[in-house]
Amino acid sequence: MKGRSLYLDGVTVVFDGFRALNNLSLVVEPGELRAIIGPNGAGKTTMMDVITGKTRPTSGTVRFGDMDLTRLDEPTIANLGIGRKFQKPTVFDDLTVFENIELALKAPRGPIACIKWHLTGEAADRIGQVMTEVGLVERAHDPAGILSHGQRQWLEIGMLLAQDPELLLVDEPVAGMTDAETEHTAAMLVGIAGKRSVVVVEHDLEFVRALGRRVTVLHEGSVLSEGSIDHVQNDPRVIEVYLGR
Ligand SMILES: Nc1ncnc2c1ncn2[C@@H]1O[C@H](COP(=O)(O)OP(=O)(O)OP(=O)(O)O)[C@@H](O)[C@H]1O
Repeated sequence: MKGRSLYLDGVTVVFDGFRALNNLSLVVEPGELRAIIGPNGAGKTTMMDVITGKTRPTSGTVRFGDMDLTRLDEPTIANLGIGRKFQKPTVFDDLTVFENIELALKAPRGPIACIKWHLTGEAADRIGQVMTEVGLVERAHDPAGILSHGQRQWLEIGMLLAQDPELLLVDEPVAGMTDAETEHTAAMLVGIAGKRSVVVVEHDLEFVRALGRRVTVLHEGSVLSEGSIDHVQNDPRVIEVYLGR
């Protein structure tokens, strides 16, 4: 079990005088699965951008273990083991599920290693393991282009897992999924966490409930409430700004 915490303390991001993050503090423990919810414009995407080095905070501390992320660029942060899945999948339609994961496994090793790459038994085992984790073993030899929307999202999560991240950031994974796909995604993320930390931003509260883990509610760039889904759904401040519709 790997063991670095993600630590944000007093993080503020100002865009043209507007505070997208306002003194945000948050700790995600090693192996934790954390859901982040909040209304549009609450700062969820900006928080992810700060963690991955895409956006520099105006002030505040962002650490992964003892690494100060505010001093590192995006590729360096990715190499530390922080992977991010964006909402729109970027899988290669003409390649099979297996080949997409294989590509994710070899690409970070650099262009020379990529040309010299031979599929070893060890790599094939790893690809098999990843396909099992995301529930796509039976689709191994199908081109990604014929997968359902949900399966494409899982494939992209698999491509990130191939790179063995220590912290996985997942942006609105279940948007547009069927109920069955949403349930599968919740179970998958629960399975992925533990070995790694997972931070998932999502609007779908049924999905967040299915995760059954700690929830952080953001509002106007700060933490409004934190705790179990029942705790936050019953928090009068949350009801007022977010749920009381
Ligand atoms: N590059 C930028 N320049 C100026 N303002 C920005 C920039 N990025 C984000 N913002 C503003 O910061 C605020 C927070 O945006 P952010 O995208 O982080 O919210 P969010 O919680 O992810 O919202 P959503 O649920 O709609 O994705 C918004 O009001 C947005 O307009």
